[in-house]
Amino acid sequence: MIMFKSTQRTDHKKKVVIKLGGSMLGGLNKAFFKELQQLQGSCAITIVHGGGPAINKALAKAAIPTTKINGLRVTTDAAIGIVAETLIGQVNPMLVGELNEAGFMAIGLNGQDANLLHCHYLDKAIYGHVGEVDEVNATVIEQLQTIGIIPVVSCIGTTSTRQLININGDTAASALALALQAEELLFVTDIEGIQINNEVIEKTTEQQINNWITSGDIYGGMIPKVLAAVGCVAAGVPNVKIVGHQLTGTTIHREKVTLS
Ligand SMILES: Nc1ncnc2c1ncn2[C@@H]1O[C@H](COP(=O)(O)OP(=O)(O)O)[C@@H](O)[C@H]1O
Ligand SMILES: CC(=O)N[C@@H](CCC(=O)OP(=O)(O)O)C(=O)O
Repeated sequence: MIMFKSTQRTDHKKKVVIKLGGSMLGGLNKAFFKELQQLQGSCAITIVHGGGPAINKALAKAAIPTTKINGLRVTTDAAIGIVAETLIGQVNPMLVGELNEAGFMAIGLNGQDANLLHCHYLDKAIYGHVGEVDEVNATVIEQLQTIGIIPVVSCIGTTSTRQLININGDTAASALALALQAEELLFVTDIEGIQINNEVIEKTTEQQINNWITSGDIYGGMIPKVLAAVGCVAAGVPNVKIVGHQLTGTTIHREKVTLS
């Protein structure tokens, strides 16, 4: 049976970018989709996803060793093809399929589509094929949203010589949030926000975050996340949070706040 879905116009809707970390993608459930559905009522949603665990698995299967520096994967000549195949060919269609099954109209994109995420090399000698976003085609995202579609973007970019390039998912999400002038950016991960001494921190600031990175209380994959969050807050995104499946967690503030 063919089903037609009516389109919802998104003009004047609050713009929200949601980054789904690879660490939480295996745990998408009804409660999460319900939260998303509620958000979609009043917001134009853009989803950006990572896929670190799936990439780890694919590289291990191909016997390609992998290392990270400050949470960023050093992406060798041998690794970039597998990274791109995993994100574009496996993780993205799986997520898009789940969203559509849950009743959304989701379309998968990567950074090469319509030059969505144009990048330069971060530092090829150190990181290999890792990109830093320098231009975003926000128009294509906005056009899709006007007809009720949720764009689902995998964090693969393109360079001026049409090379595919690995972008950290958190970095890609913040680039999109800035280009879209989003009102809200949510980093959804497998843990309910920043935790220090086993306690979830409700609100924090750049200065506090830097101290926690120095002390080692924030480490690994949380580092690019907090740096991306802090960068977006500084650039004027009004509401930036690191959250778990229930979309609650830590809010990042620009000014000094009373810590919870
Ligand atoms: N202070 C911290 N609070 C919470 N998580 C932290 C902290 N420091 C490091 N982490 C780690 O960061 C992980 C989230 O980063 P990552 O696995 O890269 O997530 P994602 O796939 O969502 O991007 C958490 O599961 C946790 O192991
Ligand atoms: C450069 C870089 O580190 N790219 C990431 C892209 C995937 C990602 O960010 O996945 P998560 O959201 O699960 O962390 C990587 O290769 O793992």
